[in-house]
Amino acid sequence: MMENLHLTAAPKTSAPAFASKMKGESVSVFYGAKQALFEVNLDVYERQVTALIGPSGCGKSTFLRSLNRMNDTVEGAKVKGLITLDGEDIYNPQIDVVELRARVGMVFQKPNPFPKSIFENVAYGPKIHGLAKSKTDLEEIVVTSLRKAGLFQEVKDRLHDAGTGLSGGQQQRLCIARAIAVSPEVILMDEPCSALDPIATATVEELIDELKQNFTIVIVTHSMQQAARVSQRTAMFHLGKIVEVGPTEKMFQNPDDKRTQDYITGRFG
Ligand SMILES: Nc1ncnc2c1ncn2[C@@H]1O[C@H](COP(=O)(O)OP(=O)(O)OP(=O)(O)O)[C@@H](O)[C@H]1O
Repeated sequence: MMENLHLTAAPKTSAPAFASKMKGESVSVFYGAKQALFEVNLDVYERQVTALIGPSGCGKSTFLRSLNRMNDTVEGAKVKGLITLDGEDIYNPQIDVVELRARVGMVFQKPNPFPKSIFENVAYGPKIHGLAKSKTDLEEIVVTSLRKAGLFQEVKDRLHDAGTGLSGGQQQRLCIARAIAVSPEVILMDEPCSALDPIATATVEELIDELKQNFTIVIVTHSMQQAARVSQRTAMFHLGKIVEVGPTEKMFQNPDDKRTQDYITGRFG
């Protein structure tokens, strides 16, 4: 009997190569009467960098912002469809949005440190989320986060100086340290290097590459070189839809869709 059972068991299916950390299914976003996204599907794989590319106004930032409900803060914005984090619907009314945004952090285009000290910028999140039990704990979180953001060596002697006094590239790494400090699982980056010079950009790109060991990253970028350098998977948006998604190498060397081909070779956008 046992033998029969064994023989009739379903054939083994190979496990997926990567686990989905976040998943968007049929995601549509409206700003009032205007529809910005049309039934978008995207899997965001754990501990990978996913790049969102496509011409201006195609909905990349809109999709990114729907992954941690930042669109909730936009008057008249409405999200339809399903977005999950570890299989859980993030638009479920039971979800605590503050906690969600700690799990799915965000780094913006323009570095936006608070008008406070470097230390306070990083300590703020852990303080409001009650992550530190003591002053020593808090100091450790701040130092570790600054180290992970590749900034500690540069600022260790001036932790109590204003964050806004740093260079643009340092400010962006401070914002990354601030995002890391609350131990997020996913970090969303909306054109994080567009305000930075090439040297600061290279530093932040190296950092993104390192961060993927511990975090899942989704990045919106207009730079094809950047998408090719930092991401493992790329999704091409066009007029509110994803027209192609796949391994970055394939997307750049041998895309299936003509619109991807045209966009990456600079023929439109
Ligand atoms: N707050 C808003 N209110 C109304 N319409 C908006 C708002 N934000 C974005 N849109 C519209 O939604 C569409 C998608 O915009 P989105 O910013 O997501 O595109 P994008 O691909 O990120 O563009 P870009 O590369 O220029 O940043 C555009 O038509 C834009 O005008």
